[in-house]
Amino acid sequence: MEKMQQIVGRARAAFRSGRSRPLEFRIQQLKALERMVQEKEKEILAALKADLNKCGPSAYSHEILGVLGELALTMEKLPSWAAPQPVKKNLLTMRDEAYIGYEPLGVVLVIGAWNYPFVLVMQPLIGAIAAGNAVVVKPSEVSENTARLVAELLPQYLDKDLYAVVTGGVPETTELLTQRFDHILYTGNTAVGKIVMAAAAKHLTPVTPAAHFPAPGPSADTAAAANSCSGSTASAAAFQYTDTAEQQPIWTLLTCGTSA
Ligand SMILES: NC(=O)C1=CN([C@@H]2O[C@H](COP(=O)(O)OP(=O)(O)OC[C@H]3O[C@@H](n4cnc5c(N)ncnc54)[C@H](O)[C@@H]3O)[C@@H](O)[C@H]2O)C=CC1
Ligand SMILES: CCCCCCCCCC(=O)O
Repeated sequence: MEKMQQIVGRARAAFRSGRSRPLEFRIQQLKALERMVQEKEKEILAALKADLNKCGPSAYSHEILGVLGELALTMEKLPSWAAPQPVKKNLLTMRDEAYIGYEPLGVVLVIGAWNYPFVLVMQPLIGAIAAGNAVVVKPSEVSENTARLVAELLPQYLDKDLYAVVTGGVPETTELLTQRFDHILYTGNTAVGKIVMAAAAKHLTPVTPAAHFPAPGPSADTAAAANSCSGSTASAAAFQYTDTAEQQPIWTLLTCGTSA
């Protein structure tokens, strides 16, 4: 308990220091992440091969290009995503400056799954960093080589206090879930999804599940909203995943952190 409390406490203290907020800092961390993927590509592919015998174009396109593409798009679009959006004034606000400003949530937990073990922790991490949050990453213990590599690499490239990695299995995840997070991004099966959501509910923490939940597919509204946010993750964030195995949309989510 102590250990997880310390890890999350350190991330929260780093978040409260305010250093994850400036746009320049976020882009600098994303650039470092890009450098990590480029410099450590061989190691990442070797870990995927060792864990899942994943190799060739499948490993490269999903796990390397998928992450580099997300990074490039996020770094390009972030200044416009994060900029305050002017809103129409009314009688009550006519003497004010009226706008929507995007604020980071705080400390975000990312729980990944074994089947796309690198991209499934990296894409949510990119979005959470872009939005100015501190992050605790929990890769899947089933793909243990990738998990170990993520734990080894992230502190070499990113701010160590703001972005932590926890490895281990059910006991560690269970312990981690006793802590309060400001948002949880979970990928995995439905049964564990319910455990994650129940633990999160104790702290009133919102959860974004990516699983084969009986979740609604993208409606015209959410798809339009996602497109308006350029279809990627950021403080105005949108994910749109398609199940590559089943070729059908799983879910579309739009989270716009807003404050007036
Ligand atoms: N919709 C999407 O975008 C995606 C959905 N998936 C779904 O996820 C499935 C793989 O998920 P899993 O087999 O669950 O992956 P998994 O066995 O890697 O578990 C996922 C995470 O849950 C944690 N966990 C496991 N048992 C737990 C417990 N009792 N309490 C707390 N945490 C626990 C693990 O530590 C791990 O980090 C795929 O078959 C697919 O159905 C996977 C990838 C993407
Ligand atoms: C280029 C991005 C690739 C993301 C791959 C995620 C695939 C999820 C498959 C699943 O639902 O189990």
